Amino acid sequence: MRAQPQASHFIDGAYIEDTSGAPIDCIYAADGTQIARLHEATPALIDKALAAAARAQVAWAALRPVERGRVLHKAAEIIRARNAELSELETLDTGKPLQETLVADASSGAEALEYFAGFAATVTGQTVPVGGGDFVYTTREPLGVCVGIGAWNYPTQIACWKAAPALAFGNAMVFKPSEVTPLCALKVAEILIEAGAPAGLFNVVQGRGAVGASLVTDKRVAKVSLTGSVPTGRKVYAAAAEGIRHVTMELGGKSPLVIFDDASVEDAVGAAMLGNFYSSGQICSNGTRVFVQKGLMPQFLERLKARTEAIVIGEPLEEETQFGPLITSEHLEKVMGYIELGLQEGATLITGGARLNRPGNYVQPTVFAGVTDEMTIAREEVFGPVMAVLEFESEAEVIARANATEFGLAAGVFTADLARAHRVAAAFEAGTCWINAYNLTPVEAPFGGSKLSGVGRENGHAAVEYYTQVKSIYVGTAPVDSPY
Ligand SMILES: NC(=O)C1=CN([C@@H]2O[C@H](COP(=O)(O)OP(=O)(O)OC[C@H]3O[C@@H](n4cnc5c(N)ncnc54)[C@H](O)[C@@H]3O)[C@@H](O)[C@H]2O)C=CC1
Repeated sequence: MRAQPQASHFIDGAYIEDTSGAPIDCIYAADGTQIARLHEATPALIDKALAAAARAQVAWAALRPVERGRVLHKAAEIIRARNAELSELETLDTGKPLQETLVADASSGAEALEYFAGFAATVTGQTVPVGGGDFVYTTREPLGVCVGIGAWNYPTQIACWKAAPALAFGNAMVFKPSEVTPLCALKVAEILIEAGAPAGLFNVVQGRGAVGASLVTDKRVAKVSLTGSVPTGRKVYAAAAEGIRHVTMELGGKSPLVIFDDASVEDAVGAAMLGNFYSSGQICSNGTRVFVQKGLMPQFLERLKARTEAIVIGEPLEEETQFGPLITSEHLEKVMGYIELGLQEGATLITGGARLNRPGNYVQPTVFAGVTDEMTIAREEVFGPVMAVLEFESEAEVIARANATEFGLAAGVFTADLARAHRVAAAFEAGTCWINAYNLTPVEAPFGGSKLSGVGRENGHAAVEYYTQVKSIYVGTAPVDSPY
């Protein structure tokens, strides 16, 4: 099989197999062929991974931060040198076009490793005067063993966005990739070892939800970082709470993209397409509710339709392909169900809406106009290439409507009026906002959601809050004044 790894898991510095675990068949989304067979981790393998992580973490945390940073830097270099091969694997794992994976996946993982490699040595504490010559100093300590659980849309990036800060700040990690994209995280583990990370520091175990659940409740685990849907987030957050574990929850969204009539039409159309069709729409922060001001609507839809119909759909490994299949046939059915609901509930289909007559899980990039706030496609996360265009008249109206959702992952605004842009961005109830841009997530900037979209932030300076804990040390300098 064309993408069969050496073994299913990477534990304590080496690939390891146990075929008694339930099989996980990897299917190439573009043609339905099987490309690998892996197996779920057995309880013994899960235990082995956690034990290895717990052991490795102690020595790793004792290193100088610059030494830890050096390993992460080296891993980033290796990833960059192997970008072509890793991108091809990401395409096989996910079905995303090579055009995307070459620039957005392994390279984004490398950036996270570079960023946190440099960050590691800058983490310091505070000295707090408390009077009488006494003082308190604080240190930032690692949490210990962290568990990372990934979604399927960005398997390399998610593994790196979790591993890089965890490891930089002195933690170890056991990572469970999504069962539908299990291949790429194994490469991250392999590369970290090649870069000089100690055995056991970053382990990958495969499995479905039950494997994830057993990791979350293990006594050795101090923190859980999940990227996934809101229903899974609820379960994982609750399970982590049992053991009062730290969490980061990167969950779903239904983000608004607000376009005022003074915006550049080409930029706004480009952003709306980027925020709905990149990765075939399978991006958590997508701006799937596109609010367009009334005066601009005809021009916006005309350009949107023309540019959407020019998208090159095809075999993801081919150079010119811009748009590939959805991840699984089940997910395709789910997305087709939403398109059907859009039609039934009275939205106007501007373009797309149909499957492609070829093997693989392909659906056309789809645009609905005339969408109202109550329609299902305006309320629920489709996680596919289905754009809902809604009309608005005033700023106050659109802010209220944009925020009328239980999600709060991201939001965007396009306008030439910068005062308005900042006003609207301030009013958005969302963790990540863009002004005259969309879906750019540089590692330097914190990323994450509010409301049901999550807790905690990945990337940027904020990440240190989620992979360390503060210790206060009081230093007494006077005789002890005890009432007894
Ligand atoms: N906010 C963010 O950064 C991102 C959020 N997402 C969200 O992820 C979702 C799509 O990804 P999916 O893989 O379908 O999500 P999912 O929620 O079905 O699965 C996510 C991961 O959780 C695991 N899991 C399932 N049940 C579990 C349990 N009880 N305990 C522990 N682990 C469990 C799965 O095996 C998988 O590895 C969308 O809702 C999307 O918005 C995706 C990418 C980024």
